[in-house]
Amino acid sequence: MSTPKASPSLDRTTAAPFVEVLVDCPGTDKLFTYRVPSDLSIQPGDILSVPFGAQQVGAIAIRFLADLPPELATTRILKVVDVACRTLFPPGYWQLLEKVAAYYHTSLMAVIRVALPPGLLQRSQRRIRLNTTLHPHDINGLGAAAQGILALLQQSPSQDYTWQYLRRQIKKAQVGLRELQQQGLVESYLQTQAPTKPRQQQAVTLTDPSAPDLTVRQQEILTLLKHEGGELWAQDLLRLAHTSSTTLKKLASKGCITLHQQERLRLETSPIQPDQPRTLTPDQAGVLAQIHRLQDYAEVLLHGVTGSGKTEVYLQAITPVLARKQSVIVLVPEIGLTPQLTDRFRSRFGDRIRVYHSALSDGERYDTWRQFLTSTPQVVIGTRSAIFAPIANIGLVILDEEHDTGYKQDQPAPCYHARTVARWRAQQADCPLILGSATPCLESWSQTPPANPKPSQASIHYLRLPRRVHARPMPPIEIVDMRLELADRNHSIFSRLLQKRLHSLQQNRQQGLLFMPRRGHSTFVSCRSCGYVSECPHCSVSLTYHHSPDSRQTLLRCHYCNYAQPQPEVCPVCKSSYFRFFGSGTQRVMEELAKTFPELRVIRFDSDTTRRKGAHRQLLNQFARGEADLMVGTQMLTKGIDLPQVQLIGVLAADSLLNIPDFRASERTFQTLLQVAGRAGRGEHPGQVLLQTYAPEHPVIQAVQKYEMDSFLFAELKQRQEANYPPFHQLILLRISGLNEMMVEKTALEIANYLHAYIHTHCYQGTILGPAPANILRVARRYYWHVLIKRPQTEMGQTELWPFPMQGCQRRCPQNIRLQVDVDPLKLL
Ligand SMILES: Nc1ncnc2c1ncn2[C@@H]1O[C@H](COP(=O)(O)OP(=O)(O)OP(=O)(O)O)[C@@H](O)[C@H]1O
Ligand SMILES: [Zn+2]
Ligand SMILES: [Zn+2]
Repeated sequence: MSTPKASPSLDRTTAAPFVEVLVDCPGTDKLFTYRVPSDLSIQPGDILSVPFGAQQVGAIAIRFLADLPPELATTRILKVVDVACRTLFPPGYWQLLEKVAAYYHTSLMAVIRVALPPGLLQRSQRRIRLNTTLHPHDINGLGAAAQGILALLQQSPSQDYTWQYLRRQIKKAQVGLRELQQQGLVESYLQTQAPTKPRQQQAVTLTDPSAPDLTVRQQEILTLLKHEGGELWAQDLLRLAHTSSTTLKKLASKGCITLHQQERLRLETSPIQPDQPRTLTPDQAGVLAQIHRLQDYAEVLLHGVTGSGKTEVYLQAITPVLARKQSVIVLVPEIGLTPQLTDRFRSRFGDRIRVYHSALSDGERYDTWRQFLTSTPQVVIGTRSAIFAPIANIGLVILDEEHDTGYKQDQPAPCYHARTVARWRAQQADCPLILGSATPCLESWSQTPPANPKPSQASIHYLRLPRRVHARPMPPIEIVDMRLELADRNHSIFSRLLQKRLHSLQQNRQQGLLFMPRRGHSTFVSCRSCGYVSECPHCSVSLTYHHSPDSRQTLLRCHYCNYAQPQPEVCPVCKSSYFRFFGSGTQRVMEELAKTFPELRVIRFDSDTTRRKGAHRQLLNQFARGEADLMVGTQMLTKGIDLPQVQLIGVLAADSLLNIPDFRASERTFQTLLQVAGRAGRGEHPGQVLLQTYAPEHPVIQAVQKYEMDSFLFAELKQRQEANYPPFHQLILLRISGLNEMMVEKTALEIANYLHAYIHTHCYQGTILGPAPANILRVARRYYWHVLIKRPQTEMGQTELWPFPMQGCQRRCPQNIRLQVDVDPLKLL
């Protein structure tokens, strides 16, 4: 199953006369074209020095042009001055970005914007250093400029200067440098330097612990400092030694320590207890042995039930990779998940962990990037864009919770799926890719031997952890028929059984989770007399009910564009006073809980309460410390929470998941319910799950209750085949949008007609669906129409797919209409 190793293709070295570069200034969103001097060889990813305005700036070589495009034909094209650095990005990195752009039918620039933090080069400094110790004969025959540069470099203690400095000191420095580089005497490189405002902090270094006439107290402080390795942040030393800065200054004046400002990298850190590898269960050991046996590129689906110890398998799979001095990328779907998981990784691997996700500040992101570019073996943990981390020498890629839709970017372009990119990255690095999940998605599972009539055709190894660690039972799932509750005049959102369980929760000193499928999913405001529903005037979605604690007023808010209005007292149509919010969001649940169970201590865990930085961690910690009995939340609750004391899980309305208009609704519901159920009974006590629904006979609910994984997946796969859905057909969604409704509709129709004709003329198999207005027709004043393409693929990605005519579609788009292509879309609404 191995593929040839992707080599840094030397044939890509330019002989072409022009190169397109990315000039790394804020706000530049296009590539600039330069002429390549004949004596300079350039490869994609090289950092170039180019003239830009009055300056010389750093730029990344992206691709080569044999001819100038017509619009540039009459402009004067400037020359690349030099190659500043050849090794900033790992080999093959730019081919990867180009592959993403090609597969997802988007511009390379859009891909670069996801992959690179802005201003990377701007904050980097070009430096020149001496390569070797010089022999006098080296200098013979060199020009004056070259000799001048050499002389300066030799004087410098580090034999190294910034290029800017050398240029100021030496006339015609450029000529001299070129000469020296050709002789291999000096080297140009890029130093990613401290950001403009580095975070400086006072540090203390032990210099002389044995100075005379020290007090006992002073000696204690020095001893402590010595024990800590001789260097500490001043604030840490003050805290540890219970001392004052006056004392430290006194010690400094005696020459025992030095106090100095030092940059503190803005990496996410928290105090962590180191931990040791656990003794594996036989299941884990078996799986790990098979992973260790893999060499080269191979794909593995690690299908382990919730609580089966997948994370420990990842950790122990990583250890030998780091020992081989290779790096690892670990992807997780959401930041909400990362605190606990990253803590576990940090405990094991310490400062070799780099956390990278979109919630980092620009400074943190940049600092993490600087670390990527060093050659130390490291473990990058991050959300989907971390798959683009430019680390070299990757030995393993892991996607945890591979079924999670958070791996797909819907907006803006590129609409990439991190699993797809991870596959390419692993192929390129020729290393294994591990996909882990308790509820694998059909796309992955369908490629494993169990799903294939001919196992020889399966392209993904299948490893299973069928049991929880310590043989803990899976929590039993009870179904509560909410129709019976209503018939018995229980109008509460809590069934009687759930009420009973909630009552005993606190008495038994246990904790529980209440799961509401989605924030604001059914919190719309409607009139019980006439059925009127409040809608957003811009977005054609219902407004949701929000009660802000600091104002008396109740607001109705649009989840798409944030439009808000006060809630009317009576129905605007029939003036009835039965005009209320309907259904339950987390907020409504909180209110009901406060009314019915005033003694229960409750934490709300959803996108409203976790918006602030660090809030995820804080709320989870609070809950873990037992400062609440119950946590109420949305999808976030289903993910990765590993707390032994969680005993009760309540699912309030399984139905709103089942009824999402999407062909994957069953699969999604199945995954979500099993994931949330999996949070229970992870400790000594077996858990219990209560699932409230108005459709207890639904096959998905039935399968969930019995934990019937394989039969559910087979049935689902069969339906997909019959209806020509993925993984048998590939979908491409075209989103056509604009401000003028008529124009959008007309364009969508033209594109659909064109595509019909296109597949007909070429006799291609497949279907063109639509055009149809998007489910939510209007978002922030733009109208959306969709065209959906289905084209057959027998084994995922193995059949030759017919080419999607991007340009033909684009040509049918007037200027003010936007066409967005979503390949393998997950959201079809
Ligand atoms: N070999 C082991 N011995 C003892 N405890 C273990 C072992 N492996 C894992 N555990 C513990 O079991 C619990 C569940 O493990 P883990 O979180 O890795 O499961 P998981 O398969 O990732 O579950 P989920 O898919 O639900 O997130 C954790 O608390 C973990 O520390
Ligand atoms: Zn009404
Ligand atoms: Zn709106």
